Amino acid sequence: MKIFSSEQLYQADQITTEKQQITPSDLMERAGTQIFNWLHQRMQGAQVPIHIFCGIGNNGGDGLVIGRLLIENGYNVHMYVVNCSDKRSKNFLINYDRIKNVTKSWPHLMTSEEDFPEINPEDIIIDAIFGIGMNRKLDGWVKKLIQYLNAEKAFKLAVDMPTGLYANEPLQDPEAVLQANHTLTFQAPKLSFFLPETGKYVPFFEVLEIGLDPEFLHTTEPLAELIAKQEAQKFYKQRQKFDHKGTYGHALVIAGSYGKIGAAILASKSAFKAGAGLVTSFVPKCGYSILQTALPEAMVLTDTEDTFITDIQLNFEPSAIAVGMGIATEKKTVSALVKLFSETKAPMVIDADAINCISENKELLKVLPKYSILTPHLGELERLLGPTKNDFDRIEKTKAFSKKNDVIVIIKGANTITVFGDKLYVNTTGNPGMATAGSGDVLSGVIAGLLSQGYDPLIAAVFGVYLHGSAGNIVSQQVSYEAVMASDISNALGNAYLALFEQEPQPQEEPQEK
Ligand SMILES: NC(=O)C1=CN([C@@H]2O[C@H](COP(=O)(O)OP(=O)(O)OC[C@H]3O[C@@H](n4cnc5c(N)ncnc54)[C@H](OP(=O)(O)O)[C@@H]3O)[C@@H](O)[C@H]2O)[C@@H](O)CC1
Ligand SMILES: [K+]
Repeated sequence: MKIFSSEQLYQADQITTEKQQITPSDLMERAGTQIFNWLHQRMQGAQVPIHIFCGIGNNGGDGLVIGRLLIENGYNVHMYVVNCSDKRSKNFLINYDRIKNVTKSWPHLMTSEEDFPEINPEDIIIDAIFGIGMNRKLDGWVKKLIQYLNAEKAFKLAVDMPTGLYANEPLQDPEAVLQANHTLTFQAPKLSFFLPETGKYVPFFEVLEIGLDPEFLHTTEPLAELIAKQEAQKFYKQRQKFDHKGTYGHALVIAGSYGKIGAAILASKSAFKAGAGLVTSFVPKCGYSILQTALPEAMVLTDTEDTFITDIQLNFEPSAIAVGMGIATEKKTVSALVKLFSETKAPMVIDADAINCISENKELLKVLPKYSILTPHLGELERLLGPTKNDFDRIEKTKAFSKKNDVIVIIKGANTITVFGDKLYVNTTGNPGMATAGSGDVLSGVIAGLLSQGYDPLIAAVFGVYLHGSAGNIVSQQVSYEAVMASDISNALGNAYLALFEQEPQPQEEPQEK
């Protein structure tokens, strides 16, 4: 699914009305009707008081449409106009006028704190104050209204987006965002729904189609692409009957130091689980027996040094490499990386301490192989790029880094984002249980396993992140978030492949992280 910017959505809006020869208020009617249908289906006429707060722009206009349709269908509706300015939009006014066709009780005009209504915990609040058109910080009594509504226990439903958030810009005032229980967003989710600083205000959302021009939607390069099951299925490469283990490549995992050989085991095992034909683990000498015992399927090569890696000597040509998990940042390890980066032709995943080595030794950037995949968590990313101001700044700096160095960067987090030049891929799988030691080692192994089977680096990155998160979801459903361990995630990779093509019953309400 595509994630469009607010500018693109306005463009889509305009093209749609032109092409379909409809008025903007017809489109607003569609949008409001979709939300009414959603509510009607669930409420079935229940007389729960519904308080609709309408701003003075088109988000408010949507609120007025929803209110009119609810009143027409006999619901218990209380409408308010959050009259922060007298500059009302044309389509707000059209729908304001239409209210009088269905009721004699005109929406209550709010102009100060004195107008805040009484709301009971079992009531419903609909937030149609601001949508994608909010263009500055909320202040005065409007900010107080948001805080007043947040303090109420009533269920809060946001129209298009929670008031106080921007679609694709950083948060300005965390004290002035509606804490919506659920958001119904039009046509495409917004980027802010997926980033840690803003996504916490959107715990659940659903996308409602409003029939925007299909050609525009298909042909426009989006701000980002959301990767869910439907997208992931397209990445999957079917195996052929006469393939043999050579077809799936020979992955090399360069990992581990004294006390951290587990990282090499997790990554190597995960490369197998992702489908690599052969896996060789390159470890310091101290890891030899450990690996041979823990993972009999893997071949093992060792460094001359006992406790850390100093020189990577190989006796074969790997088809993919994962490097960096638990290797520490010794001087000689950095030299080994310089040599590896300069000489190796195989596609590469660069993780953990290898990223830290790059941050501390910028000469490594000069030899960074093109189309390598870097998989930093937030701390590693900031060491690499320098400090960032917020989630959006971080994305922009990552894009610049990716373009400058021709590499793919995976920003790991609740919604892991893969960045390649200007392209962003937002992952939908994963859960808080995966914030556990070794989870990243598994991811690097998975991506190396995909690369070794010939997946294109960008697809290996995006698909690997999806599979890894899906495996994490499968495990957490079996054992709870708390009990998820990295080896469990690795073990569940097979089920993640199977789940790709399993048919699922449509849930009523889907949490973001699914
Ligand atoms: N595109 C689509 O696909 C469709 C979109 N639709 C709907 O339209 C919504 C977007 O509508 P919108 O453009 O009118 O913006 P909206 O969020 O109502 O607010 C703008 C108004 O608020 C004002 N204002 C802004 N910030 C302010 C502040 N801090 N404090 C005070 N005032 C502030 C600003 O005024 P001004 O800056 O000129 O003072 C302007 O009057 C969208 O979210 C969706 O719900 C559907 O109906 C159909 C299809
Ligand atoms: K809203």
